[in-house]
Order: sequence, then structure tokens, then C-alpha cells
Amino acid sequence: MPLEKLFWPSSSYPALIAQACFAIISYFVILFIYRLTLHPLAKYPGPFLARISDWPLVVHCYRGDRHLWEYSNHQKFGSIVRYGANSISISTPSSIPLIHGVKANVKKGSWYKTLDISAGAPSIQMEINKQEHALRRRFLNPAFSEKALREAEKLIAVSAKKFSDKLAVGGEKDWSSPKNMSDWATYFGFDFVSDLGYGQSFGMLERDENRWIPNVLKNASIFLYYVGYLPFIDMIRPLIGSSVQDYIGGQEAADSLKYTNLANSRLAERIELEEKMQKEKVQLDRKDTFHYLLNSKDPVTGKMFTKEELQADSALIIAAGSDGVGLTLSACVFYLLDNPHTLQHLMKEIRDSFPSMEEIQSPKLASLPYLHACIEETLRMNPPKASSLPREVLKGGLTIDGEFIPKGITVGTPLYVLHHDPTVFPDPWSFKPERWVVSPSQGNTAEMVAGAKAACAPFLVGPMNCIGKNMSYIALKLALAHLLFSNDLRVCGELSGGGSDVAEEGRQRKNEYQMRDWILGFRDGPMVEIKTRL
Ligand code: HEM
Repeated sequence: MPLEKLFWPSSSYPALIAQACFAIISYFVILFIYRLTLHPLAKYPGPFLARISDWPLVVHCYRGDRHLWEYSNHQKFGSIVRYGANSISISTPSSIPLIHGVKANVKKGSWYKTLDISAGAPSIQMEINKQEHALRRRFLNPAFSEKALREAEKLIAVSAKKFSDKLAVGGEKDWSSPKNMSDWATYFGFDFVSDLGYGQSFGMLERDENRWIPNVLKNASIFLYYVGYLPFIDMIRPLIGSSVQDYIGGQEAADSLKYTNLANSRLAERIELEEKMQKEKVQLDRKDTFHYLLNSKDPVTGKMFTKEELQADSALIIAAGSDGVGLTLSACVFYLLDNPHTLQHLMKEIRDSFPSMEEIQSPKLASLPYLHACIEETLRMNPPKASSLPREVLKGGLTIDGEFIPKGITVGTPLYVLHHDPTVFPDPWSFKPERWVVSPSQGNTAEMVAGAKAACAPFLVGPMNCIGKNMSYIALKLALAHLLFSNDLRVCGELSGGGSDVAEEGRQRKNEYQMRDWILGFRDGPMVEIKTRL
């Protein structure tokens, strides 16, 4: 078609289609030129396609390798990388408090609007409004207070003992059959969180019945992770949670709905129990998380949780709680098996500290230095929330490392990148719990340990950090202490779960536990054999 006809009004269909195509192409060409030249982020380096569009980000979120992509970007381009049209990630320790601390002039990015939309209300993690978030946090705090955690420890110990006992089945006289640590750590994560959350465990350590849940959750998280970053998400979002979702999102979308329904039905049962108890004026002999949530009232406004908010928090707590602990537990066992001296050192510390399994408890358990160091080092190597969590800069902007970032830009901290910075963590791909213990004779000074702590933030920091941080340490310490107190452990065949020569770029390090980052972190292995010692 001659070019002048494109601009000349014509009512023929081919001309109208050609004009529409021309207008769309022109729009994108101008948009891309703007993003590369006049946009406030034009001066920052990054992969070319990522500087003009969010599609590369969507692809990496879908593939579960966003943390590896961020790592290779920061290797190529330095500490500030533009990873999307409107987004940068900053990999310096000083950026952590500036982006996430109490005074940070940011709110959560719009990606959070999509995550639990099917629940009908945002969960606490997805609440973008800072005042509303603070209110929700006040509601949740009692369930994670020191007093509540003291009670919780007794309950978690029950799951930890089951974790150790069930893994050891078959290992009473000789080495057990091979067990996939990833699966068993996942069952432990779900069992202790559901037990604490609803007062009723999923019972995955004992029975097959509910073992479908982690897979459904995995599919749900793949779907919601990448969908939240789609360039036209504002148009798509209203369809999420409706039956149309099944058609556009396939199995992953259907599983997302299935997971929401499961969390809702568990909550409905728990509400029914609470109402019955109130009617009969009976007290629960143990206070689970939803006991606190169902009875929370804001002292200032008198507001209580709505049903939709409870549904959203119910889905969140199961997912957030089980995933982080499950991943860290299986990763820690991987690193212990890969480093036999470390395993021996840790076993000795645990076995020398407790006369019997029944005595594995705080304050002694909390104070074991090498156990704590092994967990810190695992969280450094494999932070469960490995990639940048989006924060949107508010009016007035934000200055980080001397760079002024204006309102509306999305900023984030790439934890996996930061945790492998060799200037803070020498020999960053080696598992070295010693780096968390001050020992000047071994060349590890107090300053070095303080520097490592400032650059390692698996739970993030500030008002939106992980509320389950202290609970996670309790659960991880109980599970590892029970397992290693009662049993010996050995690798089945070649150690599985690490990288391999034939894997994709970034997944070749054999001594690094591999994970897929889909908001939740997925993994496989190691295969272990167990022999009961007692
Ligand atoms: C190793 C274990 C864990 C790690 C590394 C971890 C990490 C995190 C991180 C980085 C966040 C911030 C997410 C964001 O900004 O979007 C977060 C939020 C959250 N986590 Fe965890 N988590 C773990 C275990 C748990 C457990 C055991 C629970 C509860 C049973 C839990 C409940 C939550 C909740 C409710 C939030 C939202 C907090 C808020 O927005 O105020 N997490 N977690």
C-alpha cells in the first residue's frame, strides 16, 4: 500500500487495518525511544530488551530463574541494573535499609495487587496501603509475640519429632531406603504451619492424603508470579479469580483457585470451631494463629478482620510459612552432606548439648552457636525470596548510594546477588558456617561478621519484613536438632540437588543447592539414607 494512503482517510477494511497497525507500531517505536533516551532510568545499564519492556522479566519469572538472571545482570552491569522499563535493582548492602527500612519513602509495588486477588481482599503481605498494612501487622503481632512463640515451640517440637521419626522408618537396624529430603522437609513445613495456624495439622508426615497440596501451591505460585508482571496486567487482573482464569491460565491457574479454596475451607472450619467454643463458653487449651486473628480488634479504631482478609491471610500463612522453612531445611541438609566435617561438628554440638531428645528445647537450643551459624549460612546461600521484591518510590523520591530515584520508579534488593557478593562474603559459593562466628584467630573479626550480617537479609528488614522470622529459627532448629540427635545421615549414591555440568547457565555449580524461584522456592533432593542411633 502506498504510504500516503495510510494517512488519507479511507473506509476500506485493508486501509483501516493498515492504519491501525501503523498507529500501534508508531506508538511502540516512540515509547521505546522514550524509554531509552528521556525516561528517568535511561542512564542506568541493563539488558537491552529489559530497558524497553517488562517481557524479559515475565519470561524469567515464568522459568523460575529470575535470581540467576539478576545475578548475571549485576555481574555484567554493576550494582544498579535496570531490569524493566520502570524498574531497577540495587545490590549494595546500604540499599537494604534505604529501600526496606522504617523511613524508606516507598510502598509495595503494583505486582502485589495480583497475588491473592482471588481471596477477595489483600493478605497482609499484599496490602499496599502503608497505614492499612501497619494495622494488619498490629492484628497479627500477638500470634508471633515472644509469649505465643514459647507456646508454639512445644507444638512445633511435636512435628519435629515426627519429621525425624518418619524419615528414619526402615533405618532402625540398617540404613533406611533412600528418602527425598526436599519432600520430607516440605511435609514438615506444611504440618507445623497448619498445626500452629488452624490447630489441625495437614498430617503429611504421616499420611499421603494431603500430599497433593505442595504441588498445587507450586503451580499457583508459578502462575501468579509471572502474571503479576505482565505489561497489561491492569486489564487482565479483573479476570483472575473468576472462571475465565481456567481458560486463560491452564492447569496452573486452575491450581491457583484450588489452593485458594483449600485455604478458605480450612478457615471456615476453624471459624465454626471458634464460634462453637464461644457459644459453649469453652477456652481452647492451645492458642493457634487463628485464635489470635479471629479475636483481634484494633485498639484505636475497633476494627476487626473481615472474612475476606482472613481468607487471604490464611492462604498466605500456609504458603509463606511452609515454603521458607521447607526450602531452608532441605538446603541445609544438602550442604551438611556435601561438607562432612561441618556435619560432624554440628552433630557433636547437638549431641553434647542434650542428655535426651525430650530435652531439646529453648533456651539451650536457641543458643547453640554452630547450629545457628549453619542456618544463617544456608539462608545466605539460598534465600527463599531470592529476587528483588518490588517497592514503588513515593512523592519526594529516594536517594540511594548518591543516586536520586524519582517517584513512581520500582526499586528492589536482589537478595541472591547480594548474598554472593565476594567483597562481603569471601569465597561466596562455599558453605562456611564459620563466617558467622567471631574468631579473630581464624581471621574472622567482629567487623567481618557485622559486615556479613548487614549484607544478608533473607527475611528483609523494616515494617514489611517477615513476621515469621523468629518462628522460622525455632522450627528449623527443632527439626535439625531432632534429626541429628537421633540419627546418622548419609548421601544415597551421588549427592543430588546441586548443579550439574549439563544444566543451563548459572546452574552448573555442583556444590550449590538448586532452586526455582517462583515467589516460593522449589527444589528437589538431596536423596538421603538414615540410620537410627538410639
Ligand atoms: C526461612 C523461612 C522464611 C523466610 C526466609 C521468609 C522470608 C520472608 C520475606 C523476605 C518476606 C517479605 C516478603 C515481601 O516483602 O513481599 C516475608 C513476609 C512474610 N512472611 Fe516470611 N519467611 C519465612 C518463614 C515464614 C513463616 C514460618 C511464616 C509464618 C508462619 C511467615 C509469614 C510471613 C508473613 C505473614 C509475611 C508478610 C509480612 C508482612 O507483609 O507484614 N514467613 N517472609
